[in-house]
Amino acid sequence: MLEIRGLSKSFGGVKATDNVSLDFADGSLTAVIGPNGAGKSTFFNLITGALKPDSGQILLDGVDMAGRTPPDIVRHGIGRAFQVASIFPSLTVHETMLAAVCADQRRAGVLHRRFPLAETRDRAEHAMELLGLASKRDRTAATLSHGDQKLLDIALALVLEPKVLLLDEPTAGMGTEERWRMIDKVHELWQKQKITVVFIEHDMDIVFKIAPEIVVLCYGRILATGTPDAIRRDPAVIEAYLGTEHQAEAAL
Ligand SMILES: Nc1ncnc2c1ncn2[C@@H]1O[C@H](COP(=O)(O)OP(=O)(O)OP(=O)(O)O)[C@@H](O)[C@H]1O
Repeated sequence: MLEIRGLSKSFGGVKATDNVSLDFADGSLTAVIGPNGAGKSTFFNLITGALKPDSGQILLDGVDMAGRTPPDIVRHGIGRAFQVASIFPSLTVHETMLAAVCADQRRAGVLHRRFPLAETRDRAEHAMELLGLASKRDRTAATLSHGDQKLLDIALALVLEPKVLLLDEPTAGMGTEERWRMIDKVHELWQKQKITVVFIEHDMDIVFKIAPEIVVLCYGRILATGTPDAIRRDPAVIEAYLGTEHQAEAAL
């Protein structure tokens, strides 16, 4: 269980995260939404250790992650998809996956070997299968479509076997068709892996369709939390974010 308690972070006079407390149950799927500048990315950056909170706790199964380094937080089970495909463009999908598992095992104290262990290969294969990348294993990252590069980023996060997976706008920069393909994959991996998934998304069609739980941030604070139905009828959310009730209905 991921429990956020009184989390705050300011930049100068801007309260980007303002006393946020939230629970993410094991195996839940939650969308974080809110207007531009609401503090969505800052919230993720605090949880993953990219930013240190001014105050508050980030409890993963009761252990406080606040202020720890990103590698330490990953080791404890909070994973995040980074844009790795664009960092190693000349590695194939398969090589990229193996490199990630080997690096993880070295961190965990497993001796480096010239050839990957069976367990290493299995983890890489499983993640490629889950994200639909197995048939593209010999393609270099640079030759993949934008959508497949993003799926590779998620596969790399998955290979480290996180309890909680954070996805910051997984559909950013995609056309409608590619966006739905991506979000269907995210939904599928959530159902199959039974991990806790939290994602930031601007597309309300996607949010209302696939997220059983929604958190709305505004000016760094929680404006509302609840099911899609409760959120789209919440007067404060309609006023601050969704527009008129009619527009909110249309977003379903
Ligand atoms: N490193 C930083 N230095 C100064 N101010 C920052 C920094 N990061 C974020 N902010 C400010 O904190 C507030 C929240 O920003 P954040 O990027 O978290 O919002 P967001 O909801 O992710 O926005 P968007 O939807 O546009 O990505 C904004 O006012 C932003 O200008």
